Amino acid sequence: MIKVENLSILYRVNGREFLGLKNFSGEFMEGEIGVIFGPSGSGKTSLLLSIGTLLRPAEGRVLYDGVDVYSLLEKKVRELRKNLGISFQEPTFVNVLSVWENIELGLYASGRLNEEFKKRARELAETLGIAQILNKKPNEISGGEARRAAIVRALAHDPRTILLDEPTAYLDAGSAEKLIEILREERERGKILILTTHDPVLEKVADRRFTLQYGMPVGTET
Ligand SMILES: Nc1ncnc2c1ncn2[C@@H]1O[C@H](COP(=O)(O)OP(=O)(O)OP(=O)(O)O)[C@@H](O)[C@H]1O
Repeated sequence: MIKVENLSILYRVNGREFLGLKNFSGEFMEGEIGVIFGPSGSGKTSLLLSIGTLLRPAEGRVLYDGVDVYSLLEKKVRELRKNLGISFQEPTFVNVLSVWENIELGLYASGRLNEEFKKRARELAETLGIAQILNKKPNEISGGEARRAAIVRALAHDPRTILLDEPTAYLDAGSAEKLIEILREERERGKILILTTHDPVLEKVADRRFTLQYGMPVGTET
């Protein structure tokens, strides 16, 4: 279980402070899809980064099975990250490698670069309709293909926790449906899934809904 307690995030730019998120609390359980809704700039990405061990909050805690990730030693955090799958709004790839090699790099980082997980990655790529672009370089694919490749990379090592930032943005309706099928399967397999979105299509898969408005939580519904 992931528990977020009174999380506030501040950004400091040229000596000025900007509020990314104010006082968010919520719980995310195994076998559930938690969806964080909210308009642009409301703090969804900030919250997801912080849950993903990548952005230290100004206040509050992120607890994985009761352990505050921001109190852990770097070595322990690296271990924990092997069981996290994250895809960002603007995916980044190593441009000199092919899309497939980028996916393999993700498997390598989690210690799972073997036939079993490569097969899983290939199947995910086929389901999401990007099998034919895997040998291309990241700068030779479309924005929607890049999104789907980033999602394959996030899921390939079969992580326990899956964090996807705006996963359906720029996807056509067919690809979004395929993705939803995958998310449902992962839920069945007991994963903790946390998505951010403003896409109403994800309403139907949400077991828990959180709504942010200008950095503030305005509603939680299970
Ligand atoms: N690196 C940064 N430096 C300063 N302020 C930032 C930074 N990143 C985000 N912010 C601010 O924090 C607030 C929340 O941003 P965040 O990206 O978390 O929102 P979001 O809900 O994910 O938006 P979107 O849907 O447009 O991606 C915004 O006011 C934004 O301007």
